[in-house]
Amino acid sequence: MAKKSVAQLTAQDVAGKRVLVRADFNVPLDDAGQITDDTRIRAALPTIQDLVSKGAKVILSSHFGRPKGKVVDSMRLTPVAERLSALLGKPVIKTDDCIGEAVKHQVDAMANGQVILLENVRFHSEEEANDPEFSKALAANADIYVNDAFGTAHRAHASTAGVTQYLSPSVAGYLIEKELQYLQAAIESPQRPLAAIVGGSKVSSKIVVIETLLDKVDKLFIGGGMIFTFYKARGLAVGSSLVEEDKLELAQALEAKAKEKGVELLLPTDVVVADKFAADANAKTVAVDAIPDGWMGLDIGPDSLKTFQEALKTCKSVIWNGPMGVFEFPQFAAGTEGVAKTLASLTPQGVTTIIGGGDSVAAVEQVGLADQMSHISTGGGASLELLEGKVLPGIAALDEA
Ligand SMILES: Nc1ncnc2c1ncn2[C@@H]1O[C@H](COP(=O)(O)OP(=O)(O)O)[C@@H](O)[C@H]1O
Ligand SMILES: O=C(OP(=O)(O)O)[C@H](O)COP(=O)(O)O
Repeated sequence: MAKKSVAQLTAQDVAGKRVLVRADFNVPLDDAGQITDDTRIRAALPTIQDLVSKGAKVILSSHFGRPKGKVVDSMRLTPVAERLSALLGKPVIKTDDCIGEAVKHQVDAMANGQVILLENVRFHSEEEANDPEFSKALAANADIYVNDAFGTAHRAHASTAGVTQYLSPSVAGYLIEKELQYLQAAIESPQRPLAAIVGGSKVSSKIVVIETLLDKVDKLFIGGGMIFTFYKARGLAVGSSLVEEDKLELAQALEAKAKEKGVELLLPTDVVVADKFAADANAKTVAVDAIPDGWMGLDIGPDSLKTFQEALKTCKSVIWNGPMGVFEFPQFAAGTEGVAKTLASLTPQGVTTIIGGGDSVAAVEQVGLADQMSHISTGGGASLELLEGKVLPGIAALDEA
C-alpha cells in the first residue's frame, strides 16, 4: 500500500515544526577519515532541501558503521556534517549525542529552516534493539518524522521503525519513494533470465538472503568474502580468508537448494590470495582448492571473472550487491571492475542493471560507470530484501497515504 509522502506536507504543516529525518549517511571513508563516495548524502538532499524551504527545523539522524552500542570515535558523523554543510551551502551543526538534555537545548535554539545532525544512533545499543524507551527519547525532541533511509529500511531499529509509534505524521522521504518506484517495478515482473550477484563482507546477513533469492532468480553469482564459507563447507582449506563458521551447514543447504531448483549457482574457480590484508601485500592467483595456509582470498581470479562475464551476457536483468573483492586496494580490484564493465556494456543492450549498497556503488563510481547502469540504489541489503519479496520494516511503519 502507498505510504504518506513528505510531498504531502505543506509549508503550513511543517513551518516551525521539529522534523526528525532518518537518513542513511553510512558512507565509505578512507584510512584518513575522508569520505570516498557521497552518493548517499547527495541522495538525501531533495528531502532536506524541501523541508528547509518549507521552514521546518530539520533534525537529521543516521547510523554509521557497526559500533555495537559503544561510542567509537572513528564512527562519529563529523565528516558527514561537514560534507552536508558544503552541499547545502549552510552550516550543519552536529550534536554530541542523539538523545538527552543537551540535544534538547540545541533543538530548542533552532531557527526555522536550520539543519542539525544528531550523533550516530548506534552509539546506543537500544537503537538496534528497537527499544521503546529509546524511541521515545528520540521522539521527545521532534514533532514529525520522515524516513528517507532506504539503505537501512530493512532494519527494524528504533530510529527507523520504533520512533513512528511516538510521532505523527510519520512519512516517507523522496529517496525512499524514488527507490521503491524503480525497484518494485523492476523486481515484481523482471525480464528473464534474472541474475543476482552477491558479494562483499557482510556475510552473515547476506548469506541468509540467498535462501529466498533462490526462489526468485535464474542465476546466482557469488563473490567477495562470501565464497569462503561455501568452500569451507565443501571441505576445502581457505587459509585465513573470511569465514562464517556457524553458516557452514547453511552454505551446504544453499548449494543443494540451487541444484534442486535448477538455479545456476556460480562460485569462483580461482581466487587472488594475499599474505596480509593490505594494499602492498604479496599476492598470487590460485585455484580455489589450493589456497595456501596463512593466505587470504581478497578477489575472484581472472578465470572466474571470464566465466562470470560470459554468463552475465545471457541475462536480461541483473541485481548486484557487494564487491567481488577488496576493490579499495588496486591489486584486488580487477574482479569488481570487470563485473562493473560488463554490466555497463549490457545496459545499452536493454539489460536492466541495478547496483545496490554503499561500497558497491562506491566501486562503480570509482571506475566512472555509475551513469551507465539502469539504477544505482542506495540500499544493498534493502534492495536484496525487496527482491526476496520481503516487507521492509522501516517502510511498513510509516503512515498510509
Ligand atoms: N574477499 C574479501 N575479504 C574481505 N573483505 C572483502 C572481500 N571481498 C570484498 N570485501 C569487502 O567488502 C566490503 C563491502 O561489503 P558490503 O558492506 O557487504 O557491501 P555493500 O556496502 O556494497 O553492501 C568492501 O569494503 C570490500 O573491501
Ligand atoms: O550500508 C548499509 O547496508 P548495505 O551494505 O547492505 O548497503 C546500510 O547502511 C545498513 O547498514 P547495516 O547493514 O550495518 O545495518
